Amino acid sequence: MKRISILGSTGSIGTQTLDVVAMHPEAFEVDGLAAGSNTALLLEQVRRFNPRRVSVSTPELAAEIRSSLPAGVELYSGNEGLVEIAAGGDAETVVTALVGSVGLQSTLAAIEAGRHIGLANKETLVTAGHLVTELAGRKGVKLLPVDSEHSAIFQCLNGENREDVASITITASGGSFRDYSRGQLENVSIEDALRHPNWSMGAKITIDSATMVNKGLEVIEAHHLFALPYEQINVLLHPESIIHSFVEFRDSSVIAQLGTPDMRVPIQYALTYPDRWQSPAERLSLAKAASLNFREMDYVRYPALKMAIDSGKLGGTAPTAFNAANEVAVARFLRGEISFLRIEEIIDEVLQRHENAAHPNLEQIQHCDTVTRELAAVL
Ligand SMILES: NC(=O)C1=CN([C@@H]2O[C@H](COP(=O)(O)OP(=O)(O)OC[C@H]3O[C@@H](n4cnc5c(N)ncnc54)[C@H](OP(=O)(O)O)[C@@H]3O)[C@@H](O)[C@H]2O)C=CC1
Ligand SMILES: CC(=O)[C@@H](O)[C@H](O)COP(=O)(O)O
Ligand SMILES: [Mn+2]
Repeated sequence: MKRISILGSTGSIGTQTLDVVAMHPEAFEVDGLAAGSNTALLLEQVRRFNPRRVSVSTPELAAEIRSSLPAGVELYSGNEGLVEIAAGGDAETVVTALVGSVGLQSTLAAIEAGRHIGLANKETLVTAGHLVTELAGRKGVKLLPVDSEHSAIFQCLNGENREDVASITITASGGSFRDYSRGQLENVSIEDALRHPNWSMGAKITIDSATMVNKGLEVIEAHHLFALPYEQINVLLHPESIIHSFVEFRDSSVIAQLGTPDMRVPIQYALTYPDRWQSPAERLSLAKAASLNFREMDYVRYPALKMAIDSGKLGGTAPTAFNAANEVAVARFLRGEISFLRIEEIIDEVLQRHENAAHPNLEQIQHCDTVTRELAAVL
């Protein structure tokens, strides 16, 4: 039996991780589940998967659900609760399925405790990638990518020598507005932005996909996960999301990973690596797909992608500021406070004012995150 804990069990990745657990009840046991505020779903998950420990985002929510929990289940709350689910108990692997840099401290705590990480929460690597990878290396902890593109690259690199890699290419669907000109973006609605063409995901990443911020975050994520310089990381528009990413080697061979878009596949692979297990995902029929399309990335159409890559190249606290500005701007867009195009303007304004600190420690990163959020909230 493999014991796992999930940070963000009630979200899109969290629920699909539990789908994988439910498909292999003989192989997995759930040690801990951490949710935000969806206590109804958390209680349902508790009844079904019998975790020993759970957490919710506030003490008030914890007080509300205490009497509904089976005897013996330990209950925690807040950031301390996330850290407890991440580092307490006896899970072998912690799936980080929280959205945003709120997941940083608990991810570091899980690594410090020697837990392998099924890493979906890409913002933790963007905001503090050097700290996360350094600690994982020191503790001998595996960072197993859940993000579909990174899982693809991880699979393409299996058994290969890293010195033989010429470049990696991360594919991008183009998001909800891939066929819109910039002019057409002026009056788009929240509902339109939330309609991703290929994937059903949480709201924040769906907006990130529409602005192409998601691809920027993924480039930075790949830089840290695969220890590659930015010059060796490309982005290619691929509307079908069938080729999840690919690697070119120095002999000009290209290895790609393909499949129908279903996150249960990379989630399961992160949990079973290096083995592959049966999955209910729809089988890929290339004959049915008929054609696969590709377009060069247009950095003028998608300025946020360029800003992300530039901040990654700059390093220091620049990616932290990029990420925090984006998180606040997306939240404001989803509350109806700002327009879609204002998201990238806010990121730009934040980066213009950002005073970069090289080689930041955790305290500097947290400080940068806090002050950037304060600024992005009032721009
Ligand atoms: N969805 C997808 O297909 C993919 C997602 N990812 C990445 O995975 C991560 C998760 O994305 P996704 O599942 O879509 O996001 P969702 O918004 O669907 O889920 C987020 C989860 O985090 C919980 N949460 C949010 N804030 C807090 C908090 N302060 N304290 C405790 N829990 C909190 C939510 O709890 P609650 O709902 O109970 O409030 C929920 O369980 C993101 O980093 C995303 O970029 C990567 C590739 C694909
Ligand atoms: C499923 C997944 O990994 C997402 O990150 C996905 O990549 C989003 O699609 P975009 O290519 O539109 O950003
Ligand atoms: Mn992805």
